[in-house]
Amino acid sequence: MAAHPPKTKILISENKRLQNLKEAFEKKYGEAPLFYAQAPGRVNLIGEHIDYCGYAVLPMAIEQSILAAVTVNDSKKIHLANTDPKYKDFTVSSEDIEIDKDNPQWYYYFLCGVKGIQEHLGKVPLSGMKCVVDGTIPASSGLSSSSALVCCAALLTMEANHKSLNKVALAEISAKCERYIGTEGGGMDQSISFLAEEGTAKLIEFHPLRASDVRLPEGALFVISNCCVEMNKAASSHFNIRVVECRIATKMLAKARGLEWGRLLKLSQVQTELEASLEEMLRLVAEVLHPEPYSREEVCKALGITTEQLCTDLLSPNTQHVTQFKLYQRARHVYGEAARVLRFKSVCDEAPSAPNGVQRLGDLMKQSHASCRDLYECSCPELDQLVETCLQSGAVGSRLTGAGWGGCAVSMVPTDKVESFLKSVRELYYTPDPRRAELENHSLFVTKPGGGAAIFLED
Ligand SMILES: Nc1ncnc2c1ncn2[C@@H]1O[C@H](COP(=O)(O)OP(=O)(O)OP(=O)(O)O)[C@@H](O)[C@H]1O
Ligand SMILES: CC(=O)N[C@@H]1[C@@H](O)[C@@H](O)[C@@H](CO)O[C@@H]1O
Repeated sequence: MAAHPPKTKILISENKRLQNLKEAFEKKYGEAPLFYAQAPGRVNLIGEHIDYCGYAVLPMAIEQSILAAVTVNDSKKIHLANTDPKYKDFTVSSEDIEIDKDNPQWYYYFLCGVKGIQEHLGKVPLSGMKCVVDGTIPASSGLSSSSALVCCAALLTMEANHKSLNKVALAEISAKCERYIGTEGGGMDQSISFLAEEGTAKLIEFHPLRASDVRLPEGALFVISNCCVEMNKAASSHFNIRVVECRIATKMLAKARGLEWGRLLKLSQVQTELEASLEEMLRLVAEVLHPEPYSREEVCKALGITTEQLCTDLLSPNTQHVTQFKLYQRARHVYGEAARVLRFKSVCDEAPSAPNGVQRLGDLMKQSHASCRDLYECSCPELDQLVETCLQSGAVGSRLTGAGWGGCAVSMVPTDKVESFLKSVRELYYTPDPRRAELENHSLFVTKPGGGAAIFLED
């Protein structure tokens, strides 16, 4: 049976961040926290924009996290505050939780987690809670701050209501409920936030959800660098447009091969039904789809559906305006990237010091970035410039991580070159631009695989 998130007794006075949060909580509410919940962000090493197509991804948790202090009462009110003054206080009745997709404020992410647990428990009345949230994950930067907030809220709601669930169940509930904010993401971020273990990256597979250890090669470290362009997934339609393009490509490929296309939603399902390899799927994309963008009319004609059916069955509420769909490019990215994840995992499975291991992994990361940039078009000029700078500065591989359109790159750097790499990226990317220079402290750092979500009690 899958394990439950750990519940650990901790000496608050020996942990600066917990101590500060405890003080903030006492100042805000005039009482001491009952318990704390923490959920980490993640960096995805390879496998971008393929989780919602059903394919495995390869992330690791990072040290940065969302941490919340909590007390419980019988008021049925949920009071939320944040240590960062840009996130305003919010109070809501636990009997009346509504999430406004058109206005993705920070507290709606929190409430996604609460609502997910409430629905899982069968709409039972929830305890009242007072919470202060403290985050160290740069927001809208590809390191999964939103999912860490959702996972933290789900975990603390369970604890506040004296219930417990295993990590897999919590990850699945959190992945489902984050979609209340409007983004139709896969389950990578919530899965790694719960299933991470210190010292190892994870291969996350879906249907059913499972995680296996991936031993990273000796002799190299992973460095995160932020291009300092923010992109909020829920406040724009970029992300859902890609989800929709993949859904339409699924239908087109399935119909062309005589499958029951009406019930298929994910590109991986077409592969399963055809019992084909990923290489064969890439050939199928080239045979069936054309590189020119598809118009709505062409999609409707090929599938034999009306525009109304396209709008209600295939498009999401925030993609109703889209008129062109790049099906060939998106499907090629997905099948190609899915194959790269498997190759990355098998190189890691060889002896840690296998010949050229680091170089082969670096090449896969470079190919992944090129595919995200050229086929999936989820990069941006600053992120491309940063990836180039990282490669010039000694990285063996570098790629965007997370949703993209801004945010972070992850680079693989030989351990003995890390110092010179950091110096060079600082000089070439951050120092020349005053705004970037100001953000550099939290924007360029070495990272190691961290642990998953946990509850802390004061010892
Ligand atoms: N410390 C925090 N406190 C409160 N809310 C936060 C905090 N950090 C992030 N958020 C919420 O999460 C939102 C960012 O979510 P978004 O999906 O845009 O980015 P992300 O999850 O960091 O990126 P990605 O999914 O690409 O990894 C912020 O706008 C804010 O509402
Ligand atoms: C919460 C959410 O939507 N997360 C998605 C994640 O599921 C994945 O698709 C990633 C790109 O690889 O983009 C985001 O982080």
